[in-house]
Amino acid sequence: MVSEMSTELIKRNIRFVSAMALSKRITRDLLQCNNYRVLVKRCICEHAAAAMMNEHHYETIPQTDDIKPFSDIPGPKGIYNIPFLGIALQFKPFTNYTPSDMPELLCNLRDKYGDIVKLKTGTSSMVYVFHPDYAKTVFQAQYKEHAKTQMKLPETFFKRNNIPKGVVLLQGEEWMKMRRSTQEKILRPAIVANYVPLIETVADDFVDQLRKTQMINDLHKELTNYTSESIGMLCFNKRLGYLDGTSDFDFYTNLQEMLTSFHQAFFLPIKSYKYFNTGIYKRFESSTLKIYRLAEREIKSQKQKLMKLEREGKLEEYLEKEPNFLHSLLSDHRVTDEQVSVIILDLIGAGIDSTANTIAFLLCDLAQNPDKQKKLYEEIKNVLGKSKKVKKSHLANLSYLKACVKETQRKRFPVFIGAQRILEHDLVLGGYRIPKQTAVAINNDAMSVDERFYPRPKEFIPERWLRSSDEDVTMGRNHPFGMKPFGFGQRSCLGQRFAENEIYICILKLIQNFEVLLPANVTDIPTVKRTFITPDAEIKLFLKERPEPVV
Ligand code: HEM
Repeated sequence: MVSEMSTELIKRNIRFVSAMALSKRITRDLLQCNNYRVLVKRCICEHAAAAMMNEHHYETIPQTDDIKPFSDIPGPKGIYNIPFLGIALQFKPFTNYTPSDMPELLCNLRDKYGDIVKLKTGTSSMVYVFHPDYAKTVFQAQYKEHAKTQMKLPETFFKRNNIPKGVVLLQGEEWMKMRRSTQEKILRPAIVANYVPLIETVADDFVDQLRKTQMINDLHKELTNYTSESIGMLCFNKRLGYLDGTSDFDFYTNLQEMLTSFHQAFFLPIKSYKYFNTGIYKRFESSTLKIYRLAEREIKSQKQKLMKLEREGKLEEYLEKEPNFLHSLLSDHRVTDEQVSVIILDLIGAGIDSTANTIAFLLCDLAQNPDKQKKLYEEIKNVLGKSKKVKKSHLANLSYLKACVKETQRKRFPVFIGAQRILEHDLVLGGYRIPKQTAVAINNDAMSVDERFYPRPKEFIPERWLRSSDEDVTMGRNHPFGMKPFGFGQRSCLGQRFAENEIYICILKLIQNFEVLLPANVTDIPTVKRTFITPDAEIKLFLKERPEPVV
């Protein structure tokens, strides 16, 4: 079919579809390409395969009158169902939305169609759910493959650079093997507790540094230094030099570049980077490769150190002193050395910006709500007293601190939209029959600020999470699946427990030592979505030393 089309006709079609659906940049890439015949062929093959995947073969659920068919799920109809073009029509220049505004677009669709919405996103339809009960059904469904949706940019990167995929991208048996060997080293509570002293040394240095300046100039950036150092301690048992400024690698810029290009690529209607070195792809590749090389370098140097200790007969003594994630990975026969590098890359990619954002937003919330900050300070004083060292028992008793973290994550849900699942069995959701292989997005981003589930959603009310509270706002506790910042189930966040400890320790050390204040003119904290929700501008924070600081 393609061979019969004249070159000009193909070009004209590209121009037409591009004008309708694509950005100028992709149009240019397509037109500059000498190999567009290959592109068109590949697109056609992929669309056919995707269309087959999307054909609905119902499996287990019997036909009954009270279960409505998949085709009845509300959502945009007509031209909005044309593959690729349909989703492109939802964005600029046809509307005011850019791909980054997807959460707002989805909230509008919810207001128009209800708590379950079907949207054509390429060749297939994606189901978006906006009710905690539906989220619960999807999270608790049965999965064996644990397949992921829409991660085409990193997939392309790994393939082109001949790097094996890590835990974030793998699925099925391969994923399960890698996940098991990683999670037993960082997700088990007893093991994660061993990392508390390591994180604490980083937090103490951070506080000492801030005591000198009495202010933070760029909250997000400085917290990224703290979280980079903490991940350095987890992955390499080594300080990377981000707090004292001795590092020669610009982690912050590279990480932001990697997350921004990943985010931008996520909703592109046509994934042209799969065929060409587009600008987005180049930015993703360059930043990710730099981080990957850094990980490889650090792993090599740690390996040499471990071997030297072994030769000198001092390895056991060294390993007894502190937990060593890298050593336990390297000595795990289920994981190859190449896989170790990619696991570390995953932890860096998923674990630095995410935690920095939660800490940054919580500090802003506390500064804007001095009564809550005072309550938190009182709790920290009562639980820790004059103790400088954080113990497991302290962390177990800081319930107001935990409520504050949860409330901040509710107000600004940390991850773009939320978790997604590809169903492996037919499911009834909201009275509709959803066939297996359908991708379902659990829209925690919208649910967590929906006043039907969380009254007074714009306010910072940590009390809503406390068992002892009997205020009307506590009804959110009845909807636990509306607020799952770390996801749920076997594919939930691998770093959840490490992240929580990192956040708790940083906040408790800061609030133990300083009262945090925003400049008087700051009333609003603008945010932007770059894979994770992030402050959209530099935020200054003043630190007023407590009368009895813990030094
Ligand atoms: C506030 C901080 C964090 C948040 C909100 C967060 C959130 C999430 C979410 C929502 C998922 C997907 C879960 C699902 O689909 O059910 C996820 C996956 C993941 N997270 Fe986190 N995360 C955070 C910190 C971290 C840290 C510190 C690390 C590493 C040390 C990490 C490593 C990972 C990895 C490797 C995955 C992929 C797991 C898999 O696919 O099996 N995360 N995270």
